[in-house]
Amino acid sequence: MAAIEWHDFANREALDTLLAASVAKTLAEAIATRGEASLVVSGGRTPAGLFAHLRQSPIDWGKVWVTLADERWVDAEHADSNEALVRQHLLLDKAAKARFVGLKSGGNTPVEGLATSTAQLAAIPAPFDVVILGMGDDGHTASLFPQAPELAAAIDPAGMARLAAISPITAPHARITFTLPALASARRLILHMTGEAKRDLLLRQFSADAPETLPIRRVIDAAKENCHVYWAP
Ligand SMILES: O=C1O[C@H](COP(=O)(O)O)[C@@H](O)[C@H](O)[C@H]1O
Repeated sequence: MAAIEWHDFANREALDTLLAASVAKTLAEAIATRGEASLVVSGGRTPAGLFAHLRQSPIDWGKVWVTLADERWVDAEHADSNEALVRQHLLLDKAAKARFVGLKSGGNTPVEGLATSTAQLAAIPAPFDVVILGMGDDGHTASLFPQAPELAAAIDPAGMARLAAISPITAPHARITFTLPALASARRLILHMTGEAKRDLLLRQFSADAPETLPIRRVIDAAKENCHVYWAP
């Protein structure tokens, strides 16, 4: 079973600076080895500062594929769109040359769009070189939400699907998300999180008296390589 490697920082600026450098190094190594690289990023509130550093990294962004760990089923212009976040904060400066593939496709619901979204990802090299996950206060990661009716299938380590449609009970918007097998097979799996509440929630997941096993722990347990947790208060 994969383990956690912790990287603690005094503040978020230090975290974002060092994490961006580490991700850029891994992407450059992947390009040198395989001619191209794949990067999966998360949405939400946490990654904007990281993206501001990462987009300045002097790597060959034209050889980097970028996609999302998950997406809310809203238009790309919507304030809650993870694609909008990536376009506004990552795909600029040096990273403007990256090849981005979003998860939202046609169809009124993620269920309707699932086949098209899966097909549009076909060009991206897998297993992914770098997957950067976030974690919600409820232990969800990507859009693998506790209590969602589709969760069990989406976190099945033997599942064959790369993407799943999710109807969260505890958060707005229908979602599309990479499944546990697609995320956990990453060559470098990173959990980027801030704040003491999230740190304590994650640590409790690995204590003997954890009340339930949350999606984030399921992904870490299934990871092919150790999961690198990058954390700051
Ligand atoms: O809904 C989502 O939440 C998680 C965590 O977001 P944060 O705002 O607590 O950083 C995020 O990783 C995921 O991509 C997003 O869709």
